[in-house]
Amino acid sequence: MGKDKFTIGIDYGTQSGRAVLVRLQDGMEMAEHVTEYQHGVMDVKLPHLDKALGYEWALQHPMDYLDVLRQSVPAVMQTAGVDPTDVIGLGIDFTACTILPVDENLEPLCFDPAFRDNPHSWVKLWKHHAAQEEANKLNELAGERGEAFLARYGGKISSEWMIPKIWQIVDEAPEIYKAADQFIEATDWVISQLTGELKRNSCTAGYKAIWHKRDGYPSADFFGSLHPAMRDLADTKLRGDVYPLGTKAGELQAEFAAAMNLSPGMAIAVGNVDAHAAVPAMGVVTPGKMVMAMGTSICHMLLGTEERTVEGMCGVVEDGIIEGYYGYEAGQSAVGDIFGWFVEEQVPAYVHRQAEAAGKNVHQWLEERAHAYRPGETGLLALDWMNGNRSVLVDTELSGMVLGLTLATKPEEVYRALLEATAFGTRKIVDAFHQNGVAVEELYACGGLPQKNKLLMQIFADVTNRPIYIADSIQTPAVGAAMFGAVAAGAEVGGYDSILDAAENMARVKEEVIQPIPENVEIYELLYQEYNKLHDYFGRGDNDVMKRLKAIRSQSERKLTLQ
Ligand SMILES: Nc1ncnc2c1ncn2[C@@H]1O[C@H](COP(=O)(O)OP(=O)(O)O)[C@@H](O)[C@H]1O
Ligand SMILES: O=C(CO)[C@@H](O)[C@@H](O)COP(=O)(O)O
Repeated sequence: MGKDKFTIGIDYGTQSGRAVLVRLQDGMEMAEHVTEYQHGVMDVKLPHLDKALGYEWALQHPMDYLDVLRQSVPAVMQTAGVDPTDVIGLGIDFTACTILPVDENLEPLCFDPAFRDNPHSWVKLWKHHAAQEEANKLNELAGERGEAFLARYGGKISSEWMIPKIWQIVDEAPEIYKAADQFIEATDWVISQLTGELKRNSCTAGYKAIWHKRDGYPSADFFGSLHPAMRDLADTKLRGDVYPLGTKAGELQAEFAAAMNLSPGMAIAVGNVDAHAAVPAMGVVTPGKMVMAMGTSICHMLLGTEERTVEGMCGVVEDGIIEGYYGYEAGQSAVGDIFGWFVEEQVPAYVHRQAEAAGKNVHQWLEERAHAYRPGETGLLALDWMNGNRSVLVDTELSGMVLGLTLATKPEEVYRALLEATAFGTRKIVDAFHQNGVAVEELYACGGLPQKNKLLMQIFADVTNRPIYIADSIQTPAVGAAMFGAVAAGAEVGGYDSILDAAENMARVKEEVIQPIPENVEIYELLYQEYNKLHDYFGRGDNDVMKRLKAIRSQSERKLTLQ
């Protein structure tokens, strides 16, 4: 048997970057290291300037991304003690849509003293929501013009995505728009720094920049209808070919090889997105298996063989997750955050005391007690829209609800109803795909929640009536990125020729599978029908009370500030 070979994956999150060194033969994680971003999320001011950023702004510093390369990669190399010549590939995944303007030499405009005082020259993070006005106008215009691309994004382009963000720059800082040679995703920028050339990836282009494998970007006519300056956007500032995931972006340049303790010339994969990289890391490379990245929110990913229109999906992109398939994405905008809100804001002091005395955190204490109830026994039913509805209804104006409260209701009962509500929300998404010809037979869960709450996972299996496989790694996206690094290297040097081969050898899920319990499935079917009625009643216009309440609240807020 030959010498072990390795690959590196880096997961760029919102606050930090995490590197893992993975063994190619079996996907074993040999070492991991986290580098917190020195500048974190810049949502108040720029580092060097005491001037407030606007409402809903969220920027980042490109240098923080390079620090992850310089700190975390040598750290994993040192911990694992492997020979640099045995590391054959590197891949990364990133939050998205996280973009920056660069000059002809791929230097961020924010590094240029002429532009650095202008916040629009910096990286706009995925959760920069200050381009909402542009997103609304874009959706309206695209609707009026009957643009075919809208259907591929469930009928709405998000303010988080590339085109609204660029349009905000055109509106508010035309000099930055003019000076930018290109706008690129941060994931593509980091790869360009490693290889010396820019290669855009199909995942961010497809999901975040309205690019289509066959049709390309929207027409010049459409871009021109947004703003005359944007007419030639696709051919100029978004120019260049788009490459499928797993493509070799290039070879590692000497400067970074030295800084990272790796061999120059090593294969580097094109960039990727965090949630999407997790799919092959769980061994999912064929249709029928829905991957859920479960944490504060849930991102649902699914493969199909045809491009279908599914109500409220975030997007469908050919080659967007696994080459050769249509990748579908959907999501719930709050899940763990709902449980976190309940624990922090709604639980009486005696629960905190008893949990502490039992040596448990409040989630664990509530889970244990909630577990004692049978489905339906609480008499409660909740709607999981505490942060709006991201998929199926796509409406941020909706809000949460708990029905069936009595004077005897216990905190653990409400906790259970909230767990169930998030499972009903996922069931709605599963049904939307399954009933529209994109089959969902099994669920795969990664992220923090599956490790933290067993009851939640059982409820998800019972409500969806599907088995759930759980990731065997807490760094699932980074492992996926490492797998794409192995594909970029290729089998000739000890990597893999396709992501299918890499997944077969490197992907890992836990042995224990969570199976639906038939008697629970039966009761949850009844409860889901009730959830569905509430969902449509409050979500599809029968009763817009949630929106009216929000309107009344903002009127009252205004009166209060005027007094
Ligand atoms: N035992 C638990 N059961 C359910 N939810 C939990 C539990 N512990 C923490 N949470 C919630 O999980 C979320 C964090 O999940 P995690 O996957 O670690 O985060 P992220 O989405 O930021 O990667 C928080 O919203 C928190 O409220
Ligand atoms: O939007 C996507 C993926 O499509 C994410 O990158 C973005 O929501 C950030 O997710 P995380 O908070 O890093 O889990």
